[in-house]
Amino acid sequence: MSYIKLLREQNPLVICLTNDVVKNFTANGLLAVGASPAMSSCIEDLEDLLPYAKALLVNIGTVNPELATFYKKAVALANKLNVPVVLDPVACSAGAFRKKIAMDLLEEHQITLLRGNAAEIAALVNDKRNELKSGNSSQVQEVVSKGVDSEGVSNPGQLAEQAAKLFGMTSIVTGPVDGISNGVKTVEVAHGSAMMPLVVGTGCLLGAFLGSFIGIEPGSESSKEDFVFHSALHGLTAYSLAGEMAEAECKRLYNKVEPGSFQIEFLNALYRIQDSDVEA
Ligand SMILES: Nc1ncnc2c1ncn2[C@@H]1O[C@H](COP(=O)(O)OP(=O)(O)OP(=O)(O)O)[C@@H](O)[C@H]1O
Ligand SMILES: Cc1ncsc1CCO
Repeated sequence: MSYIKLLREQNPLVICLTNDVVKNFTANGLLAVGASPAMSSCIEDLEDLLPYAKALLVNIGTVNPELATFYKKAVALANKLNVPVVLDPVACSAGAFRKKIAMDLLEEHQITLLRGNAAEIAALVNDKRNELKSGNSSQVQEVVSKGVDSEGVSNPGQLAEQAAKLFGMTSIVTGPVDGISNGVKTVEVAHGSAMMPLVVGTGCLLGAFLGSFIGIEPGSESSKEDFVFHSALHGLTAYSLAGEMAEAECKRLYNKVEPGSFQIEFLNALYRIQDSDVEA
Protein backbone atom coordinates (compact mmCIF):
# COMPACT_ATOMS: atom_id res chain seq x y z
CA MET A 1 0.00 0.00 0.00
CA SER A 2 1.17 3.54 -0.74
CA TYR A 3 1.22 4.66 2.88
CA ILE A 4 3.47 7.71 2.40
CA LYS A 5 1.45 8.92 -0.58
CA LEU A 6 -1.78 8.55 1.42
CA LEU A 7 -0.20 10.30 4.40
CA ARG A 8 0.80 13.28 2.26
CA GLU A 9 -2.68 13.48 0.74
CA GLN A 10 -4.38 13.28 4.13
CA ASN A 11 -1.99 15.33 6.35
CA PRO A 12 -3.10 13.50 9.50
CA LEU A 13 -3.27 15.65 12.62
CA VAL A 14 -1.02 14.09 15.27
CA ILE A 15 -1.36 15.55 18.74
CA CYS A 16 1.87 15.22 20.68
CA LEU A 17 2.09 15.26 24.45
CA THR A 18 5.84 15.05 24.42
CA ASN A 19 8.90 16.06 26.36
CA ASP A 20 10.43 19.53 26.52
CA VAL A 21 13.66 18.42 24.82
CA VAL A 22 12.15 17.29 21.52
CA LYS A 23 9.03 19.36 20.81
CA ASN A 24 10.55 21.43 18.00
CA PHE A 25 12.31 18.47 16.34
CA THR A 26 9.11 16.42 16.57
CA ALA A 27 6.98 19.13 14.95
CA ASN A 28 9.56 19.63 12.17
CA GLY A 29 9.84 15.88 11.53
CA LEU A 30 6.07 15.50 11.23
CA LEU A 31 5.84 18.49 8.88
CA ALA A 32 8.70 17.11 6.77
CA VAL A 33 6.98 13.79 6.13
CA GLY A 34 3.64 15.49 5.45
CA ALA A 35 1.71 15.14 8.71
CA SER A 36 0.20 17.93 10.75
CA PRO A 37 1.63 18.32 14.27
CA ALA A 38 0.01 19.96 17.29
CA MET A 39 1.46 20.07 20.78
CA SER A 40 -1.01 20.40 23.63
CA SER A 41 -0.64 20.95 27.38
CA CYS A 42 -4.03 20.68 29.07
CA ILE A 43 -7.16 18.58 28.90
CA GLU A 44 -9.40 21.59 28.13
CA ASP A 45 -7.40 22.18 24.94
CA LEU A 46 -7.38 18.47 24.07
CA GLU A 47 -11.15 18.33 24.35
CA ASP A 48 -11.24 20.85 21.49
CA LEU A 49 -8.45 19.34 19.36
CA LEU A 50 -8.65 15.59 19.81
CA PRO A 51 -11.91 15.08 17.87
CA TYR A 52 -9.97 16.15 14.75
CA ALA A 53 -6.85 14.09 15.47
CA LYS A 54 -5.80 10.90 13.71
CA ALA A 55 -3.38 9.90 16.49
CA LEU A 56 -2.23 10.91 19.96
CA LEU A 57 1.38 10.53 21.11
CA VAL A 58 2.14 10.31 24.81
CA ASN A 59 5.88 10.56 25.49
CA ILE A 60 6.77 10.63 29.19
CA GLY A 61 10.29 12.07 28.77
CA THR A 62 9.85 15.06 31.08
CA VAL A 63 6.89 13.84 33.11
CA ASN A 64 5.92 15.23 36.52
CA PRO A 65 2.97 14.34 38.77
CA GLU A 66 0.69 16.96 37.19
CA LEU A 67 1.56 15.81 33.65
CA ALA A 68 1.03 12.19 34.64
CA THR A 69 -2.56 13.03 35.58
CA PHE A 70 -2.97 14.92 32.31
CA TYR A 71 -1.63 11.98 30.28
CA LYS A 72 -4.14 9.62 31.90
CA LYS A 73 -7.02 11.97 31.14
CA ALA A 74 -5.73 12.47 27.60
CA VAL A 75 -5.50 8.75 26.85
CA ALA A 76 -8.96 8.16 28.38
CA LEU A 77 -10.36 10.85 26.08
CA ALA A 78 -8.56 9.41 23.05
CA ASN A 79 -9.98 5.98 23.87
CA LYS A 80 -13.48 7.48 24.09
CA LEU A 81 -13.01 9.16 20.71
CA ASN A 82 -11.36 6.09 19.13
CA VAL A 83 -8.17 8.01 18.39
CA PRO A 84 -5.18 5.61 18.29
CA VAL A 85 -2.55 6.21 20.97
CA VAL A 86 1.23 5.75 20.72
CA LEU A 87 3.06 5.44 24.04
CA ASP A 88 6.79 6.22 24.32
CA PRO A 89 7.85 5.20 27.85
CA VAL A 90 11.04 7.30 27.79
CA ALA A 91 13.62 6.13 30.34
CA CYS A 92 11.07 4.01 32.22
CA SER A 93 13.98 1.62 32.77
CA ALA A 94 15.78 4.31 34.76
CA GLY A 95 13.33 5.00 37.57
CA ALA A 96 10.31 3.61 39.42
CA PHE A 97 8.30 6.83 39.04
CA ARG A 98 8.47 6.73 35.23
CA LYS A 99 7.92 3.00 35.07
CA LYS A 100 4.74 3.17 37.15
CA ILE A 101 3.35 5.92 34.93
CA ALA A 102 4.03 3.85 31.81
CA MET A 103 2.62 0.66 33.39
CA ASP A 104 -0.54 2.48 34.55
CA LEU A 105 -1.13 3.85 31.06
CA LEU A 106 -0.60 0.38 29.55
CA GLU A 107 -2.80 -1.43 32.03
CA GLU A 108 -5.62 1.03 32.66
CA HIS A 109 -6.12 2.34 29.12
CA GLN A 110 -5.99 1.22 25.53
CA ILE A 111 -2.64 1.91 23.89
CA THR A 112 -2.45 1.11 20.16
CA LEU A 113 1.32 1.14 19.72
CA LEU A 114 4.17 0.94 22.23
CA ARG A 115 7.58 2.25 21.03
CA GLY A 116 10.73 2.23 23.09
CA ASN A 117 14.37 1.31 23.07
CA ALA A 118 15.39 -2.13 24.28
CA ALA A 119 16.03 -1.11 27.90
CA GLU A 120 12.63 0.56 28.17
CA ILE A 121 10.64 -2.29 26.66
CA ALA A 122 12.60 -4.92 28.62
CA ALA A 123 11.85 -3.06 31.87
CA LEU A 124 8.12 -3.11 31.13
CA VAL A 125 8.17 -6.75 30.02
CA ASN A 126 10.06 -7.79 33.16
CA ASP A 127 7.62 -5.90 35.38
CA LYS A 128 4.61 -7.39 33.69
CA ARG A 129 6.06 -10.90 33.91
CA ASN A 130 6.76 -10.44 37.62
CA GLU A 131 3.25 -9.13 38.10
CA LEU A 132 1.72 -12.11 36.33
CA LYS A 133 4.05 -14.48 38.19
CA SER A 134 3.80 -16.84 35.26
CA GLY A 135 6.25 -18.00 32.62
CA ASN A 136 9.97 -17.88 32.89
CA SER A 137 11.38 -14.38 33.23
CA SER A 138 14.78 -15.63 32.06
CA GLN A 139 13.21 -15.64 28.58
CA VAL A 140 13.36 -11.89 28.80
CA GLN A 141 16.78 -10.60 27.94
CA GLU A 142 18.11 -8.42 30.73
CA VAL A 143 19.20 -5.02 29.45
CA VAL A 144 21.20 -2.64 31.57
CA SER A 145 19.61 0.80 31.57
CA LYS A 146 21.85 3.76 30.80
CA GLY A 147 19.23 6.48 31.18
CA VAL A 148 17.26 7.64 28.17
CA ASP A 149 18.80 5.27 25.66
CA SER A 150 20.36 1.84 25.41
CA GLU A 151 22.60 -0.13 23.15
CA GLY A 152 19.90 -2.53 22.12
CA VAL A 153 19.45 -6.27 22.26
CA SER A 154 20.54 -9.00 19.88
CA ASN A 155 16.93 -10.06 19.32
CA PRO A 156 14.68 -6.97 19.24
CA GLY A 157 12.00 -8.89 17.35
CA GLN A 158 11.69 -11.41 20.16
CA LEU A 159 11.49 -8.67 22.78
CA ALA A 160 8.87 -6.80 20.73
CA GLU A 161 6.88 -10.03 20.43
CA GLN A 162 6.99 -10.60 24.19
CA ALA A 163 5.79 -7.04 24.80
CA ALA A 164 3.05 -7.41 22.19
CA LYS A 165 1.80 -10.62 23.78
CA LEU A 166 2.01 -9.40 27.38
CA PHE A 167 0.37 -6.02 26.75
CA GLY A 168 -1.90 -7.00 23.87
CA MET A 169 -0.80 -4.34 21.41
CA THR A 170 1.62 -3.75 18.57
CA SER A 171 5.08 -3.09 20.04
CA ILE A 172 8.30 -1.73 18.61
CA VAL A 173 11.81 -2.09 20.05
CA THR A 174 14.36 0.25 18.48
CA GLY A 175 18.14 0.18 18.38
CA PRO A 176 20.80 -0.74 15.79
CA VAL A 177 18.17 -3.26 14.58
CA ASP A 178 14.48 -2.59 15.21
CA GLY A 179 11.82 -5.17 16.01
CA ILE A 180 8.08 -4.86 15.52
CA SER A 181 5.44 -7.38 16.56
CA ASN A 182 1.71 -7.64 17.09
CA GLY A 183 2.17 -10.95 18.89
CA VAL A 184 1.38 -12.92 15.73
CA LYS A 185 3.64 -11.33 13.14
CA THR A 186 7.17 -10.22 14.01
CA VAL A 187 9.63 -8.44 11.72
CA GLU A 188 13.12 -7.04 12.26
CA VAL A 189 14.30 -3.98 10.34
CA ALA A 190 18.06 -3.65 9.88
CA HIS A 191 18.47 -0.15 8.45
CA GLY A 192 19.35 3.22 9.97
CA SER A 193 22.46 5.15 10.82
CA ALA A 194 24.83 4.99 13.78
CA MET A 195 24.45 8.80 13.86
CA MET A 196 20.77 8.51 14.89
CA PRO A 197 21.44 7.96 18.61
CA LEU A 198 23.73 11.03 18.55
CA VAL A 199 20.84 13.30 17.64
CA VAL A 200 18.53 13.71 20.63
CA GLY A 201 14.93 12.89 19.91
CA THR A 202 15.28 10.51 16.97
CA GLY A 203 13.46 7.93 19.09
CA CYS A 204 10.91 10.47 20.33
CA LEU A 205 10.18 11.76 16.83
CA LEU A 206 9.75 8.16 15.68
CA GLY A 207 6.80 7.72 18.09
CA ALA A 208 5.04 10.74 16.57
CA PHE A 209 6.05 9.68 13.05
CA LEU A 210 4.51 6.24 13.59
CA GLY A 211 1.38 7.95 14.94
CA SER A 212 1.00 9.66 11.57
CA PHE A 213 1.23 6.26 9.82
CA ILE A 214 -1.29 4.45 12.02
CA GLY A 215 -3.51 7.55 11.63
CA ILE A 216 -3.77 7.13 7.85
CA GLU A 217 -7.26 6.27 6.57
CA PRO A 218 -6.52 3.12 4.54
CA GLY A 219 -9.52 3.32 2.23
CA SER A 220 -9.39 -0.46 1.81
CA GLU A 221 -10.78 -3.51 3.51
CA SER A 222 -7.60 -4.37 5.48
CA SER A 223 -8.43 -5.24 9.10
CA LYS A 224 -7.74 -2.65 11.79
CA GLU A 225 -5.25 -4.89 13.60
CA ASP A 226 -3.36 -5.69 10.41
CA PHE A 227 -3.42 -2.04 9.42
CA VAL A 228 -1.68 -0.88 12.60
CA PHE A 229 1.06 -3.47 12.12
CA HIS A 230 1.59 -2.91 8.40
CA SER A 231 1.38 0.88 8.48
CA ALA A 232 3.74 1.03 11.48
CA LEU A 233 6.17 -1.37 9.76
CA HIS A 234 6.12 0.80 6.64
CA GLY A 235 6.73 3.92 8.76
CA LEU A 236 9.49 2.24 10.76
CA THR A 237 11.27 1.12 7.59
CA ALA A 238 10.88 4.55 5.96
CA TYR A 239 12.33 6.20 9.06
CA SER A 240 15.42 3.98 9.16
CA LEU A 241 15.95 4.37 5.43
CA ALA A 242 15.74 8.14 5.90
CA GLY A 243 18.61 7.74 8.37
CA GLU A 244 20.66 6.01 5.66
CA MET A 245 19.73 8.68 3.10
CA ALA A 246 20.78 11.42 5.54
CA GLU A 247 24.12 9.73 6.16
CA ALA A 248 24.75 9.39 2.41
CA GLU A 249 23.83 13.05 1.87
CA CYS A 250 26.22 14.19 4.64
CA LYS A 251 29.02 12.22 2.98
CA ARG A 252 28.17 13.74 -0.40
CA LEU A 253 27.94 17.33 0.89
CA TYR A 254 30.60 17.39 3.63
CA ASN A 255 32.72 14.26 3.10
CA LYS A 256 31.92 13.32 6.72
CA VAL A 257 28.94 12.50 8.93
CA GLU A 258 28.48 14.63 12.06
CA PRO A 259 25.46 15.11 14.34
CA GLY A 260 24.55 18.71 13.43
CA SER A 261 24.49 18.22 9.68
CA PHE A 262 22.95 14.77 10.13
CA GLN A 263 19.99 16.28 12.01
CA ILE A 264 19.29 18.68 9.13
CA GLU A 265 19.79 16.02 6.46
CA PHE A 266 17.55 13.63 8.38
CA LEU A 267 14.67 16.14 8.24
CA ASN A 268 15.38 16.60 4.52
CA ALA A 269 15.31 12.83 4.02
CA LEU A 270 11.94 12.56 5.79
CA TYR A 271 10.70 15.16 3.29
CA ARG A 272 12.13 13.20 0.34
CA ILE A 273 11.33 9.61 1.30
CA GLN A 274 8.91 7.79 -1.03
CA ASP A 275 6.96 4.54 -0.84
CA SER A 276 9.16 3.24 -3.65
CA ASP A 277 12.23 3.60 -1.37
CA VAL A 278 10.53 1.41 1.25
CA GLU A 279 9.31 -1.16 -1.26
CA ALA A 280 12.67 -1.40 -3.09
N1 LIG B 1 23.38 2.06 16.02
C1 LIG B 1 22.32 2.33 15.24
N2 LIG B 1 22.37 2.09 13.92
C2 LIG B 1 21.34 2.36 13.12
N3 LIG B 1 20.18 2.92 13.54
C3 LIG B 1 20.05 3.17 14.85
C4 LIG B 1 21.10 2.88 15.78
N4 LIG B 1 20.68 3.22 17.02
C5 LIG B 1 19.43 3.69 16.87
N5 LIG B 1 19.03 3.67 15.57
C6 LIG B 1 17.75 4.16 15.04
O1 LIG B 1 17.48 5.38 15.71
C7 LIG B 1 16.08 5.53 15.91
C8 LIG B 1 15.81 5.82 17.38
O2 LIG B 1 16.06 4.64 18.10
P1 LIG B 1 16.71 4.63 19.57
O3 LIG B 1 16.63 3.23 20.05
O4 LIG B 1 18.06 5.28 19.55
O5 LIG B 1 15.66 5.52 20.35
P2 LIG B 1 15.76 6.19 21.78
O6 LIG B 1 16.86 5.56 22.58
O7 LIG B 1 14.42 6.15 22.36
O8 LIG B 1 16.15 7.67 21.36
P3 LIG B 1 15.88 9.12 22.03
O9 LIG B 1 15.73 8.90 23.50
O10 LIG B 1 17.08 9.95 21.66
O11 LIG B 1 14.65 9.69 21.42
C9 LIG B 1 15.44 4.25 15.39
O12 LIG B 1 14.94 4.51 14.10
C10 LIG B 1 16.58 3.25 15.32
O13 LIG B 1 16.41 2.33 14.27
C1 LIG C 1 17.50 13.95 27.16
C2 LIG C 1 16.10 13.79 27.62
N1 LIG C 1 15.77 13.97 28.93
C3 LIG C 1 14.47 13.78 29.14
S1 LIG C 1 13.59 13.41 27.77
C4 LIG C 1 15.00 13.48 26.82
C5 LIG C 1 14.97 13.21 25.38
C6 LIG C 1 14.91 11.75 25.20
O1 LIG C 1 14.83 11.46 23.88
